Amino acid sequence: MNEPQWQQVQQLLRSLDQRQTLWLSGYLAATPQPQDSTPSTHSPSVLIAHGGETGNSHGLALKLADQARDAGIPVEVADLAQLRVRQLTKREHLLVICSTHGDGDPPEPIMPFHDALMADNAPRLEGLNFAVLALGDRSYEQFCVTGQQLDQRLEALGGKRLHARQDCDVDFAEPAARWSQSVLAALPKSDSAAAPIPAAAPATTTISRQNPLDVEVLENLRLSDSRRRQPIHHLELALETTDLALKPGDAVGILADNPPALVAAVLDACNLSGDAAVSVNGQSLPLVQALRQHLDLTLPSSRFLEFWAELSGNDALRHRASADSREQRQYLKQVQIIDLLTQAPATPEPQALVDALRPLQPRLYDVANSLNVIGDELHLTVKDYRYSFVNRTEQGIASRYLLALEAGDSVRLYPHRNARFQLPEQAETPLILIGEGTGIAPYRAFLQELEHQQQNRPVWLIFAEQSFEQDFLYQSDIQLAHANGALTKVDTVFYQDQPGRSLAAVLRDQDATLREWLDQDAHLYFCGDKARLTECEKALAEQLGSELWKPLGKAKRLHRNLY
Ligand SMILES: Cc1cc2nc3c(=O)[nH]c(=O)nc-3n(C[C@H](O)[C@H](O)[C@H](O)COP(=O)(O)O)c2cc1C
Repeated sequence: MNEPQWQQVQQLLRSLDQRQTLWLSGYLAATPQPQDSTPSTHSPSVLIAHGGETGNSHGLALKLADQARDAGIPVEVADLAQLRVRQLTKREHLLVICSTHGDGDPPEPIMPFHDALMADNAPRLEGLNFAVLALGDRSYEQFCVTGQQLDQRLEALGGKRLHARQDCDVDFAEPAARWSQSVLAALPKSDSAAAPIPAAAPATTTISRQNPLDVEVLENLRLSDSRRRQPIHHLELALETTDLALKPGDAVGILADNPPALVAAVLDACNLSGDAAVSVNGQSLPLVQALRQHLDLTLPSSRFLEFWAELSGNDALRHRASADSREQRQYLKQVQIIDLLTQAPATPEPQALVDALRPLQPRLYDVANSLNVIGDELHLTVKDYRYSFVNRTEQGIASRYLLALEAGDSVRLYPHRNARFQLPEQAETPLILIGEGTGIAPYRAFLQELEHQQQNRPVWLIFAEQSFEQDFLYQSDIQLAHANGALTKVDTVFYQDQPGRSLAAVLRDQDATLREWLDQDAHLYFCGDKARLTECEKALAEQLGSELWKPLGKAKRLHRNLY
């Protein structure tokens, strides 16, 4: 309003009594507002839609939105998990950022959107201009396929490609920034938006993967018996901020350091000094720190193979580097970075080495306590993860790092929301919690939260591990929760003590009870080892039959957290 109008309004308001003011506010609210002179059924703002599981797509979408607003382009950000395909018919501009998971599958949360878009009855999208940024990992056979499928389908439904699709490997920062820049340049600027549009909320100081929090280790306790080859530990970390907003079911991304011995071996094989100055993401730091904290020293990419083959001039490596991509992928599954470096020694420029390596990926760990109960600590359950690699045994980078931590050490982490692994809102809904090994972690957080809220909903825990004596993780917490009523029913399976017993067998033996719980709208949770729990889920689906099983998924009563 201009000044004279505002003065008139003030004058009018002063002349009204309370009843008249109330009437006026109702009148204004109910009066249809004049329409824009050029009515449009399409939303003028650009929709940035993201789909992923580990936060990369989401992070890039938020960054792109900030850049768009700075350029005066109105945008909205949406999660593909919540978007309906029909909503796209009302859009003119759509920017999709989406990753691929599983074995070339869409990220689990976006399955309904993906299915609807691929369905024969998907709506035509003639008025839509779109561009797709696909995230993936070249070490997978089905590289970036979900982004590719979305890109093709949007075009097949009549959409116009605003900009060519960009496929990104795990070092996506640079190609994503280039794609974002050229996509923004291709978008029409809003006439009314000569000035930058302020972001809805300042995103500057939030803790994120790019801006992690340093927390101190309070305790590192071994939960399983000392005879275990792959023991499980309980870590307690000091939390001095309440900004993390972690709910039971959420996780944290851990930025682990590479083992010092591996860093030393890489420096040694390259004949380089750790003091050499290099740059990572525009930040200058010593090479040793870049290798320790920022770069993946385990998995070689095909780019690294090509770089090393060229630099070393090694014929065998050159032959591998020029093989077709399938053969190359097979080969890269059988070697690690250090194997290439020692097999064909060479001395790279420090910065060239840094540029050829992939960024070290964070690892997600479920939080094992409720912050509403213990607000100044974060508890994690960590297994000493080992795997066979060709003819040797390797240790997981993150678990090795976490297990070696001592009280007083610090860890970099950021919060990760697991929107699909939360407690149901209705306080009476029964829960059936099925877990194996470290899969108990989020259930411990659930139980603490339920006790805290004094919710006495029925909760049935079915937990599997190797042996009762050596691996009954959090046994006292579970017994206590059972004794005080937070846990209604507990079943355990110890594979070594009861050969042939399985999680599925527990459910099969108690078929009638299970059906009773499901009749009362129980939600089912699966957490832990992917192979075992998928096996359990399959057996359960067979036991219940598709008539009972299928609606559970549709009603969002199945929650999975598998790894
Ligand atoms: C369990 C798992 C499976 C994956 N499978 C694939 C795959 O089949 N193809 C691919 O290109 N990338 C695959 N990726 C890599 C992800 O797409 C990549 O890490 C991406 O940056 C994740 O983005 P998001 O955090 O938005 O989900 C996989 C990652 C994980 C953790």
